Amino acid sequence: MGRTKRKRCVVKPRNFYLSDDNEDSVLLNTWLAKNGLRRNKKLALAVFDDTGRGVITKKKIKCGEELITLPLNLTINVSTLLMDKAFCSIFLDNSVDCLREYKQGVSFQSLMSFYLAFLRVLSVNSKWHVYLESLPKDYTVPYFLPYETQCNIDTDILSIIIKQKDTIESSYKIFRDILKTSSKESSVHILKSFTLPLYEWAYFTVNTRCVYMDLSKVIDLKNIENTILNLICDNTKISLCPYLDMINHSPDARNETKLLVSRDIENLNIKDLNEDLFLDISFSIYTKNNFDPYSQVFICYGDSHNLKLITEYGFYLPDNELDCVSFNFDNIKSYFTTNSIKLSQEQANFISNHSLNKDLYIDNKGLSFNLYGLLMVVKYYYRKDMDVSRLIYSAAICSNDRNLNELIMPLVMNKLKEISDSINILRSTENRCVILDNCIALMCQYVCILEKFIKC
Ligand SMILES: C[S@@+](CC[C@H](N)C(=O)[O-])C[C@H]1O[C@@H](n2cnc3c(N)ncnc32)[C@H](O)[C@@H]1O
Repeated sequence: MGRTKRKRCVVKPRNFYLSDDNEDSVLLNTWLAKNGLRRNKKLALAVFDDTGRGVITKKKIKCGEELITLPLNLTINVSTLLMDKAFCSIFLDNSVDCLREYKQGVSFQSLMSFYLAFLRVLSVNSKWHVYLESLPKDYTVPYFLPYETQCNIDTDILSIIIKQKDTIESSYKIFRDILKTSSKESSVHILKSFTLPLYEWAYFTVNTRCVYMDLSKVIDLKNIENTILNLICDNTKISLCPYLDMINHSPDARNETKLLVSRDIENLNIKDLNEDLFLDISFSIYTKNNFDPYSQVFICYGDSHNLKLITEYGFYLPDNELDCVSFNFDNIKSYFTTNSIKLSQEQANFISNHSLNKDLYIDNKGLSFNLYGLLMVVKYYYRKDMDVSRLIYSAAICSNDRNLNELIMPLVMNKLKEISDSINILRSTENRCVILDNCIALMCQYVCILEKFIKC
């Protein structure tokens, strides 16, 4: 081509393919339209190289535009469970007084997960069948890593897995026990199909896809006598929203949700709930971003470091400024003991009274406020020329005190070595998978943070 003023057309390779025409999407979209979903016409489902399935816009979207509106009865929320007589009767028609025996015994997330598992067993006989079929079949959270691999992953990741296992296994046992004593004939069939893998799938479906929805103004959730809400120990402010839950996360996205009540519905008694009422209530999400044509539409799931994104959602974001390496107070204490640094009772009291035994970490900016404060107490508490409590809370706080950094350096170097050694072992693991790669990526991020701290 000769020299010409014509601009060369640079064709960017597409990093996605549209999936609205595939059979599953057609089924889902038809079902959603029939059930009253209103979505911005520019949106379509797509599969992206980097984030997997998500939502794309075919035309420019401007800040303030509505993305999706769902009538309340197209979402799975607390009222869905309460209105499902067959589900509630598992607990209420039971030889055991479940509401008392298991009072506040499970979280609402666990109850929702049991409900999803229950719906899954109903299969085509459930109103939600098409939606359930559109959900991922498995999840990429470290919970599902084989035991041998878990042994070598970072302790912070591991302790979250242990907590998840504990919650899942204890609530699974409760629901199985309830099914066993249920007087309903259909519970026998549900019990047979209610396996741990099914419950784990349901648990992580809820974990990765629920959005915050507060229905406390619409429904009276305080008067819960004789309802299954006696079983829960927390609040009910989560909900599954079809299609909205196809939107992936970006930390730069900003959005807002609104509950729109079109007639006088307020503080409904649980026993008066019915599906028709909810035709007059809808849940909308608006974006506060601009999106170019044929770009992915994102929402923000909340400010999250990679430890949370990996363990709760199953993905990793590079260059996440929120990442940090945490240090356990007991480990710091035993490190001091082995290095003959003894804390007096007075120092110990000061530390616990000022909560300097929590939130101890190093991030890209250096020591966390509390770790800095803790080290100040250890190093300067008895110095006559220093007022530690004033120093900690004064504006002149300087987290780059070399003396303080030195105090903790061997512990940091030890942690760096531990993580680096584990990375080497994990890298040589035969069965590499996305989950393991995410864990390794996070551990490498930890190495970078600690190396930066050591060099400073
Ligand atoms: C609410 S769903 C979003 C839709 C989901 N991608 C799907 O196929 O159904 C949340 C899940 O999407 C994936 N995800 C969300 N944001 C992501 C991102 N920025 N990068 C990679 N995966 C992401 C994760 O698997 C997460 O658990």
